[in-house]
Amino acid sequence: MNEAEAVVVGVRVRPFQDREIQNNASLCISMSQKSTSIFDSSGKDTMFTFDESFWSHDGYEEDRTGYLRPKPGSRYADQKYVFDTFGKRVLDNAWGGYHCCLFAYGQTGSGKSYSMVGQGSNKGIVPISCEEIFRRIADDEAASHSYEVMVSAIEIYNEAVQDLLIPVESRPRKGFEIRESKILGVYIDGITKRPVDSYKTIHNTIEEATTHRTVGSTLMNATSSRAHTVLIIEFKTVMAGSTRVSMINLVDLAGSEKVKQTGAEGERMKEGAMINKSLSTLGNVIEKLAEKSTNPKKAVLVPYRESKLTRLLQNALGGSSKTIMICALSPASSNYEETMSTLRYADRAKKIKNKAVVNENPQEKLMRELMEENQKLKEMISGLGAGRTFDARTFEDLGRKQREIAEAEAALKDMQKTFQERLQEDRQRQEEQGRRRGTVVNPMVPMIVNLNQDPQLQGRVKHYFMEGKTVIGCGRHQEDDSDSESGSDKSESTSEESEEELEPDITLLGFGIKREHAIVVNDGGRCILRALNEDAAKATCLNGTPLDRLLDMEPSKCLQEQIEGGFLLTHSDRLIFGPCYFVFVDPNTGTAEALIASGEVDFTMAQMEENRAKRSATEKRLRKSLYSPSMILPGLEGEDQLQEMAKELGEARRRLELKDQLLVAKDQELEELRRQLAVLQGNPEDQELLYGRHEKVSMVIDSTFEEALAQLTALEAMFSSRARTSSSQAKAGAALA
Ligand SMILES: Nc1ncnc2c1ncn2[C@@H]1O[C@H](COP(=O)(O)OP(=O)(O)OP(=O)(O)O)[C@@H](O)[C@H]1O
Repeated sequence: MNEAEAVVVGVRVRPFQDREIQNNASLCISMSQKSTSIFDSSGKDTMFTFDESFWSHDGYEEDRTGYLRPKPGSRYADQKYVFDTFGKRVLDNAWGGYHCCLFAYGQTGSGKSYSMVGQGSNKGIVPISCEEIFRRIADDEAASHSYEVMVSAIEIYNEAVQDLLIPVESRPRKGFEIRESKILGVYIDGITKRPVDSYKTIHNTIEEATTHRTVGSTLMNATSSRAHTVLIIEFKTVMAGSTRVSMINLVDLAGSEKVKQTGAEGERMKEGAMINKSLSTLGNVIEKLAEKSTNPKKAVLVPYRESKLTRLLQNALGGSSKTIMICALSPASSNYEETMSTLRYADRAKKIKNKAVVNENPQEKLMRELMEENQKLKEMISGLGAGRTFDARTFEDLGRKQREIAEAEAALKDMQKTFQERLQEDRQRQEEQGRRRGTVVNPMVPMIVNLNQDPQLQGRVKHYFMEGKTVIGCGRHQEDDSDSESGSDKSESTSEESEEELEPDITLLGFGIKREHAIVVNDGGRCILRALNEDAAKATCLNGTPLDRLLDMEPSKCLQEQIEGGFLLTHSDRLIFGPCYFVFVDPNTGTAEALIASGEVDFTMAQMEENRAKRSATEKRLRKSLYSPSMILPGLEGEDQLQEMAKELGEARRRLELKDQLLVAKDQELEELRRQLAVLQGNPEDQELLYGRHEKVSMVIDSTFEEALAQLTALEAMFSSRARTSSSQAKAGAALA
């Protein structure tokens, strides 16, 4: 039996962010070799010792490519150093046939994703590891070994596990099931495993996962920091006469939400609670495992089952995996509490001990276990035949065993596929997908590019408009949202062919998106957008204004060029379909990347534009009725009545004008917040705060507007009732006369 080995724990402190510098933030962390100290406001320090303390706070300079390297003689831990210290260790373990896991833990904005994924030329552990895997494989080609690599990518959001390698529209609503069987251990049922044979294919697979994550987050209206993401690399070494398999789990945990600080409510609060549930269960699991390792004789119950995350990482945390944890720290004393809690977390984690084992010949092992289990099953059944009495529990066991055997048989069948067969299947899948979606990666084709609240996810999804027609809609998905309620026609389409017909070229999901929602006709590079029905026209906005309203406008007043019931799209036009925000890119005018980088168009701006347009339509109607002479109702008679009415009208106008002034001021405030948000790109924590303020200002605008609306509607009702009374009085008077 192998010796128990402690979880390897490192902490890394990031530089101050611009806003922290502006606020004269003070540093509360110091590091000396492997120890890290944290200082409270009175200057009292608490010291911790870890396997590594990475100082990435200062002492760096930017090279020509934007890479942050240490200044000569400085102790700055750059991305390469962190990879060489921790990332390499993961790969060495995988090469040795051990399961391994690397976690990034820390509060929102502390630098987890920077260490795991990186930014620009400062690549993180995930991309460097992927490059390194294929570099090592190439170096080893002469040897008698061969290697097979498969990748899965998952996300855990609101306690649902989603497969990031399938399109969002194919996701099961409640996510994928995590199952546990005696033979197969803990696994996610039905998750995609993509064979990859080069850095390029693994890179493309990760990009695809990020794109799906983006689409998903748009629908959930969430930023990337609210989900846990796990990249699972199954790494197999095939040697003469034996094979070794290692599962590498690279985990970027969600940041713990500071609910009070961001003022999260409703869904966001639930979301925060869910993340905190996963993280706090992770904390409890770490605590219990540390207790168990310190006192092996004590019976300790580890609550793995209390969250999806801990269930999934059960093996990595308390099993046979070699595990590394990197805890990201904010240097600012304003984050003292959170940083202290991260350090305590890290301190507890280093007490956990695992017994890693080499995973040799998994196929043979599975076959052996299957035979054993089959034998047990036979014995149970023959016991049944021999007339022995069985209680309900035994029947339950029998059923479970049969299920487990069936699952293991399916897994064995899957294992028996050769790697070449898998690659071939995957190529076919890609070709098929390309055909169905008409996906092209041609920079000269007009396209729409997604806008997202999270700058990391902005500009990631591109939909192209090929020459001819492109239909946009939700197809046969999400029918409960709209179409099905009003008598779905989907039930009639049973044949594969008719389902195929229903598939739009661009599938968008979300409230308000119709099965066949809109069409874009590309006629020699000129793209014309048209809604396909009335409801879709209401739920589609061009530069903030719904298409139904644009259609009703007099052509001279409409800023959009109308062509046969459709609208000509021009570079940087904002398009909103239900909850999905995009910007149109005309390749003859500019590229998507340049447009997004210019900051000229972003999610907040598109959202503000939409809100403003919504308001202005109603405002116009009310203003017209309030200020028009027809408001001095014809049936009114007598000096007194007229004077009273004029007074009431005057007051109503004044109230409206005050509200109007407030709205203008708040709009300016919003514009300023948007400008600040654009400057703060890549600074999630500050953005969270600003978004919070942004939401509040938007709420004030909405409620002010609602109030004005209510006042005016009441006034209108009062006038018309008075008009009715005075005209009936007039009629009665005339009759009497
Ligand atoms: N070691 C580092 N060197 C330079 N900049 C860093 C470093 N670590 C983090 N940063 C910067 O700090 C900011 C926050 O980092 P990052 O996005 O990785 O945080 P996070 O913990 O992943 O946040 P979230 O939980 O919201 O996803 C980013 O702008 C990043 O560029």
